[in-house]
Amino acid sequence: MNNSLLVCNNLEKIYQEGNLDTHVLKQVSLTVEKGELIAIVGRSGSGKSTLLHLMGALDTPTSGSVHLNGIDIHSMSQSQQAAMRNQNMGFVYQFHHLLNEFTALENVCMPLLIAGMKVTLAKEKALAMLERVGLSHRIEHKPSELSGGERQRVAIARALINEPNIVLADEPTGNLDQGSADTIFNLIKELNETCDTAFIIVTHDEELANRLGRTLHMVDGVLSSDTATQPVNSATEEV
Ligand SMILES: Nc1ncnc2c1ncn2[C@@H]1O[C@H](COP(=O)(O)OP(=O)(O)OP(=O)(O)O)[C@@H](O)[C@H]1O
Repeated sequence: MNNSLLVCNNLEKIYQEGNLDTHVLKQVSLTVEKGELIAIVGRSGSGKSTLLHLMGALDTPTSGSVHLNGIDIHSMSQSQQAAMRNQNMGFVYQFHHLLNEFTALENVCMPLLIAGMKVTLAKEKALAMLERVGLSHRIEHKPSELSGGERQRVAIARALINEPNIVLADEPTGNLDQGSADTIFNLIKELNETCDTAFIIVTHDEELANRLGRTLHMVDGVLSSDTATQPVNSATEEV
């Protein structure tokens, strides 16, 4: 059985401004299998976020391709890409990107409503997901009324509400204390195990990277190593 979920083939990214070319990604090729937990590590400016953006069709490669479930995501129209992201992908960022004027519940409902689900059912599903991330008691709170760790848990609930095949996360624990980072990691692990969702996580957090199954190391736009890691035991600390 073919388990390939996402395939990057010879990805190149060159930013051009006037006469200045910045060669940010060089011949990056990799395959992500269903349900994998992958860390992307590397120094600041090595191209990690750019790679993540190309995988999510949030930016276009200069050359090369990204296939999700066998389909070239960069040859889709913008509306096809939006539908593909809504149905197959979840995104988590360091600074959560929640909608500040909406409550936690409304934020988590949003992808379902965009996908055309009825409000009552969307609320039911969002409530169940918020319960799963331990936030049943905060559903009416707006992002400004939540702690950093709670906001990240809402962001993860929102990323997972449509049961995506893959979650792309950029520094999901970047601005959190160790206890909150452990909670986020445990959540990722649990959801990975129960939903078979693949996670690709850009991180400077070595401990987080060591706990995932595979580490991609970026150096100056090149994928310099791709290693299987022996996951360290899950953290159990709760915040
Ligand atoms: N729009 C742009 N125009 C020109 N150069 C860019 C643009 N966006 C990113 N870059 C350059 O591309 C390089 C890679 O950026 P990227 O954000 O992918 O790095 P990163 O590894 O994620 O870094 P960090 O860990 O600091 O977030 C950087 O040198 C950056 O200056």
